[in-house]
Amino acid sequence: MEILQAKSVNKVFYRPAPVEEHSVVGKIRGWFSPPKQQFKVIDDVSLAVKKGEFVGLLGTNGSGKTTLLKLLTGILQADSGQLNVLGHHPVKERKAYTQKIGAVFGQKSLLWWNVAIIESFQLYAAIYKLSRSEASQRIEELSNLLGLESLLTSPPKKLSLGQRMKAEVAASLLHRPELIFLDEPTIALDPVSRLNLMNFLLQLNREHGTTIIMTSHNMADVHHYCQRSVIMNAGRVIYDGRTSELLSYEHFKILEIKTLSALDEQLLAGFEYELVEDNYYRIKTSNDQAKETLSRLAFQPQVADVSISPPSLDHAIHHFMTSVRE
Ligand SMILES: Nc1ncnc2c1ncn2[C@@H]1O[C@H](COP(=O)(O)OP(=O)(O)OP(=O)(O)O)[C@@H](O)[C@H]1O
Repeated sequence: MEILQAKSVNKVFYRPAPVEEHSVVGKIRGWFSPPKQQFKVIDDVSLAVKKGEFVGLLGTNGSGKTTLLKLLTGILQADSGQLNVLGHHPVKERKAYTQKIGAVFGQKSLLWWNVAIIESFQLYAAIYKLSRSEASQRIEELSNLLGLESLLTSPPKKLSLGQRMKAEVAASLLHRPELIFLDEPTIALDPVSRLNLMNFLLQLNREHGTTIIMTSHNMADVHHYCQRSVIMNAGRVIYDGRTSELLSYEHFKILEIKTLSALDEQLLAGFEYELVEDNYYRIKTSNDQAKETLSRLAFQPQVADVSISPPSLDHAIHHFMTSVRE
């Protein structure tokens, strides 16, 4: 069942135009009313998301990911196109709509800066009309899962960026939304907190069928958690499909070999390889040649360990974006 439909959505922003005026009067006029030029930040974007999907929204800096999330959450209004999310227009039916979604934007905090986190949580619980017992049960549950117990009495201004991000996530989930939008949720988190948060989101997705749409530059997270990837470039969607499919755009594999002593130079001749450290080789081999490379190198007597893997998602996306631009 599709719960999100966006059809031919467009959004224009304005940016300062280069000043071409050379006369003094013209320059002064330019200071008071600087010339602007418009650019399409979201360009004819169509997207359909089914209940229970875990979608990664990817793309280079400035490609329009955050803006698209703002349109989908109703923070911004599209200039044209149609949007229907959970049966609502995100802007026109904002009140009913926000009861059903959760949203985390790094730059736009849900929490009050000087107020203890627990009080912000209680306020949100009241806005979402949770009963007292529901509220304390959910605050406790989320605090346990995200490791927030010792931070509840601190205001955001006294927390680190990563701690604040976890509190933001908890605040956005208090009302158990069916759909969550997250803008780079793991950007400030240490590796342990990152994995905890991602596993927590996966648990929500798998066990409660919560639909998740997340922007990220962390390709390891996207590879591991998002079955579907949507890649944006200059405001347009240039890829929408299975994340694993993206890997097939790269036609090579990585063979890693650890040895007890150095491999014979002659054996490695003709291969594109890197000596990661003593007795640790990383060899790039085309998909067609992978079997042959493996049989030639892996069965040498000094070989201690061998692994073969696809290229990283970073490589695959780089390859995909380069081929699209060419
Ligand atoms: N309020 C605004 N007014 C004018 N331009 C804006 C505004 N907000 C964003 N932009 C511009 O719109 C473009 C897209 O920005 P957006 O934040 O959506 O990109 P992004 O893909 O999320 O980037 P990043 O990965 O760096 O977070 C950028 O060129 C940005 O400078």
